[in-house]
Amino acid sequence: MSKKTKAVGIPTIDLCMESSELAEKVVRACEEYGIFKVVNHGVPKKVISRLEDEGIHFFAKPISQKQQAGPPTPFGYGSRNIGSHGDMGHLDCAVREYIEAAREVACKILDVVAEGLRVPDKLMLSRLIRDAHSDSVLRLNHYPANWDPQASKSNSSIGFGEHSDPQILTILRSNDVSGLQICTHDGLWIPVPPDPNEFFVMVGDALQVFTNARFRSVRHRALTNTNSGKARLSIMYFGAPPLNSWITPLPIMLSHKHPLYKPFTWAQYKQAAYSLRLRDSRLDLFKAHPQPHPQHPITHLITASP
Ligand SMILES: O=C(O)CCC(=O)C(=O)O
Ligand SMILES: [Fe+2]
Repeated sequence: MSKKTKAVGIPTIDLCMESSELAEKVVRACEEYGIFKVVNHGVPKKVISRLEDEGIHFFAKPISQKQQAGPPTPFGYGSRNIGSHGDMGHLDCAVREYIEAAREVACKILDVVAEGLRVPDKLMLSRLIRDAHSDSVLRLNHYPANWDPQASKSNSSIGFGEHSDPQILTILRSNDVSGLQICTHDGLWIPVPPDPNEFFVMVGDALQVFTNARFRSVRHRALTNTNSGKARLSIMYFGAPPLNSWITPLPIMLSHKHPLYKPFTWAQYKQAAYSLRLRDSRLDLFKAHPQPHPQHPITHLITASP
């Protein structure tokens, strides 16, 4: 059964439930919220805790050392290359097993989505992120304990600004420190209570396009960590297709509808994303029928005539 997490309303979905019920629940959660929590995901606790421990160890290093771990753009040193110094062997191993586990969760969800949407080729979506050239990424974010917004230059309580994830699907996990918020369809920001043992699944922009906007990517942000004496560590697996893949509404989503988006490649989308600000809605650039600017009503012209 899918039950609502009381304080928030975000659905919790048991991945072990019977497949047609699961498909229905997942599709509904993707339509209504663009985010849900999965339980019974089958990922061993050890896989999660090993990467978490390595992440904590990494972020505790001096900045100069962390900066050596990866290019500062576009992802900064929290990205794929983390830990290229010191205990690289360990970290590589922890990263690899975590990525495999998160990819399996993402693929399972995408197969369930395909079933729920009656896509004839059930593996079509998961194949994109299983592809050897998949552009998927793992990111670890670290929010220091007892952050004082006033002491920081920005004086902002927003740690990671409002955005939707551009990829197909995000598998997010954090330790037990809160901070993540999502924006509902009514524009309300609500906190997502952390659950270190489970994963949150978020619909990304590419899945919005594949479903011709039947699913909408969830807008979310993370607050700075002002109230906790413990650092917040979040781990995101972003499931993405290969760079040359076409992102376009699936034929099954077009039986009674026009395509809302022009076809584009994942490489083109990424390029557009980097040219805009984080919060901008990049999908607007790829809309099939841009809305014309509102015109003045013609009656004004008529009343003005002699
Ligand atoms: O750190 C978090 O909880 C969210 C981060 C996020 O949204 C992202 O990295 O895309
Ligand atoms: Fe995000």
